[in-house]
Amino acid sequence: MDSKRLAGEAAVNYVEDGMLLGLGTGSTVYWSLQKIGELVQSGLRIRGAPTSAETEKIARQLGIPLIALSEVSELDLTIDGADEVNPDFQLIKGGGGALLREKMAASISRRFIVVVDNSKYVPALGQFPLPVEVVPFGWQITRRQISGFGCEPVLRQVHGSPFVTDNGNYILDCQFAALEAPEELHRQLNLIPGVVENGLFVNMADMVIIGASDGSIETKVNTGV
Ligand SMILES: O=C(CO)[C@H](O)[C@H](O)COP(=O)(O)O
Repeated sequence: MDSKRLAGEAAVNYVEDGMLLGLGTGSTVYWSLQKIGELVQSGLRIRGAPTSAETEKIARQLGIPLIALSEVSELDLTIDGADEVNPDFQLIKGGGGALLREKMAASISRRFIVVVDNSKYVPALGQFPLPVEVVPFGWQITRRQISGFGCEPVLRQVHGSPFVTDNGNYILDCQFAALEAPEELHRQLNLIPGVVENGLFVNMADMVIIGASDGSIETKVNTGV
C-alpha cells in the first residue's frame, strides 16, 4: 500500500463543492491532485491556486480550474505535504523548493491540512535539513550569517548549478545539530537580510493525515491553532 497515496487521497474528503483550494507541491499532494481531478470530472466545482509551476502543470493536465495565488485573498482549504512533522504540529517544508508560495497559501487558508507518510512523523524536527530560500545576490553573506545559528548551510544544486526556485531565488539546506526551538529559529532566520523565507511552519497546520504502508491512516487534529 502506498502510504503517500493513502494520506494524499484521504485529505480530499475535506474538499467541498465551491471551495477555493490551495494546491501544495510534491509526491504526496500528487495523489490529492489526482483525486481532485477525478471529482472535477464528475462535476465538483472548485478552483485551485497552485503553489508551484510543477503543481500548476499537473493540475492543468487534470482539468482542475485554476486561479493564481496572487489573485486570492483567502483560501478555504490548502492541502500540502511536509518533510517532517512533530507532535506540536510544527513542520519542516521545502524539500521540493516551493516553501515560499506554500507558506503564503497556508497563511491565507482557513484550514491547512498536511499529508505525510509515517516516516515523516518525528518526535523532534531536524533530521531533515531545513530549507531556507535566499536571494541570489550575496548568498554567501547570507550563508555565513545563517551558519551563526549552528548549522552548515549547503547551496542546493541541480546538475552542478544552483537550484533556482519559482521565485528566482536559491535554497540553502541547513542541517542543525539540534533544532530545539523552531518558533524562535523561524523568527531569527527571517530577520537576516537576504533570507526570503524558511521552511519552518509553526502554528499553521490544522490537521495532519499520516498514511502507513499497512494501509492505516491516522488523523491528528490541532486544537491549539
Ligand atoms: O515542501 C514541499 C515542497 O516544497 C513538499 O511538500 C515536501 O517536500 C514533501 O514532499 P513529498 O510529498 O514529495 O515527500
